[in-house]
Amino acid sequence: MSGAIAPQDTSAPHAPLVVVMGVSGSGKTTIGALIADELGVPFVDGDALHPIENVRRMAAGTPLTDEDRWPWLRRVGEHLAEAGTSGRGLVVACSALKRAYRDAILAEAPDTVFVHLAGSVEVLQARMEGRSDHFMPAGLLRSQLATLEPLATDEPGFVLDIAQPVDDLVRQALDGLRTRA
Ligand SMILES: Nc1ncnc2c1ncn2[C@@H]1O[C@H](COP(=O)(O)OP(=O)(O)OP(=O)(O)O)[C@@H](O)[C@H]1O
Ligand SMILES: O=C(O)[C@H](O)[C@@H](O)[C@H](O)[C@H](O)CO
Repeated sequence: MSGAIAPQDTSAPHAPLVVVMGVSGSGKTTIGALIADELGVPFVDGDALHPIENVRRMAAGTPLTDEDRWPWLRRVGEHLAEAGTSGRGLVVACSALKRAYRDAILAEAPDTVFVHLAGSVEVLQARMEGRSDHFMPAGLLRSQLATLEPLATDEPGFVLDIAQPVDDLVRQALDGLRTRA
């Protein structure tokens, strides 16, 4: 026994900061809530952080602009930053369609990991049409896909195929997050 004392781990407790991203209908809310439950951290649906005017625009079939989204993205970033500082951790469902949006979130909360739920237009259309209790019209899917800049390999996170069952996606997400912890 060398008698040496192992250095004390003075790092902050690991607080996972996760954004489950993707176009409307990709499963952000469904998968995000289950990931949060498995991780034992709070979950926030990004839709709840939109100004009511944004929700009204989307419900009326009007795509959001960058200008519409910046105040909303700032609130997402603030929630993540606070969750990181407190050590509580957080999972947010947030479309984060453009790289500039994800960079703005990272500027507030640099340790954020993005889980991009990606799928074909056919699967997405079917998922949106299969919902009855949501304000987002399936007619906006085309504009969502036109705006989407897929998560790039130099961004923190990974991409999952939404054609898989929910349980498989949750397991893959947890595995992916563990390798980045
Ligand atoms: N892997 C899956 N397999 C089958 N159905 C799924 C899967 N993931 C989500 N769904 C279903 O697809 C629909 C869309 O999911 P959800 O509302 O979570 O997407 P979302 O990305 O949060 O959408 P929005 O951004 O419009 O709120 C829901 O009816 C949900 O139950
Ligand atoms: O950036 C956006 O255009 C919106 O956030 C959509 O992508 C969401 O899916 C919408 O909130 C419906 O849920």
